[in-house]
Amino acid sequence: METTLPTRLSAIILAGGKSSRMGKDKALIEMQGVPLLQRTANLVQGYANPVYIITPWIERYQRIVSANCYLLRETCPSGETQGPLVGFAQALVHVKTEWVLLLACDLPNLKTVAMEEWLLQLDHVYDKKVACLPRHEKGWEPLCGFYRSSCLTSLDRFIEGGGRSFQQWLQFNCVQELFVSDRSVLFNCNTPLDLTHLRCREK
Ligand SMILES: Nc1nc2c(ncn2[C@@H]2O[C@H](COP(=O)(O)OP(=O)(O)OP(=O)(O)O)[C@@H](O)[C@H]2O)c(=O)[nH]1
Ligand SMILES: [Mg+2]
Repeated sequence: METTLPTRLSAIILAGGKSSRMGKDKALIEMQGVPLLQRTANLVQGYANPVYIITPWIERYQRIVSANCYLLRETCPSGETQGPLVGFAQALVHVKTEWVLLLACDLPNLKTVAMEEWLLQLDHVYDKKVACLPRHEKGWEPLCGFYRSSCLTSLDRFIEGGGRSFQQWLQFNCVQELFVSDRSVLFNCNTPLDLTHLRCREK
């Protein structure tokens, strides 16, 4: 099947979270011997180019991600990271393609079939929409979907005004729903219990 050319799409993977619920760095949790961050980066490289990883801990991840990925150092003026919205904005400055796929690093069920289904939808996003994201009962799934790189202006303005919430920022913007036929790919591994469920399914 023909998919969208990788040169049209960049990817940003967020790997600067505290993993406080998990109690250890989620990016390094292994699935079939491969750390989650590495798995996500490998998967997305077939569809997006370049792939950026934004994190304050470049040295921690250098050995696990391929040389084709760009590790971007997140700046933390206050000494603390400021959450995924700020991480996204810092990485988005580097993006030159029209679209960018934003992904959390803790999506162990993401699959190539989902990528292919999603990419086909990008051709049908209305011009005014700044993002194409899965929807759930309470709002959008902001860390697993597509953004137009031109949204940086609106994003910077929101952050300068003190905003840090993806859901709040998205309320001010036109978003199109991304159709996801298999919702299990959106499974987010946040807690030791989530990990136990995952390990059971691996067996
Ligand atoms: N670059 C960057 N990524 C972040 C930041 N905060 C969260 N993330 C990433 O965003 C994604 C979703 O994060 P969450 O699972 O909601 O939160 P977390 O901080 O990793 O974990 P908790 O401390 O348990 O909430 C993960 O890929 C995180 O690594 C941040 O400040 N900077
Ligand atoms: Mg999470």
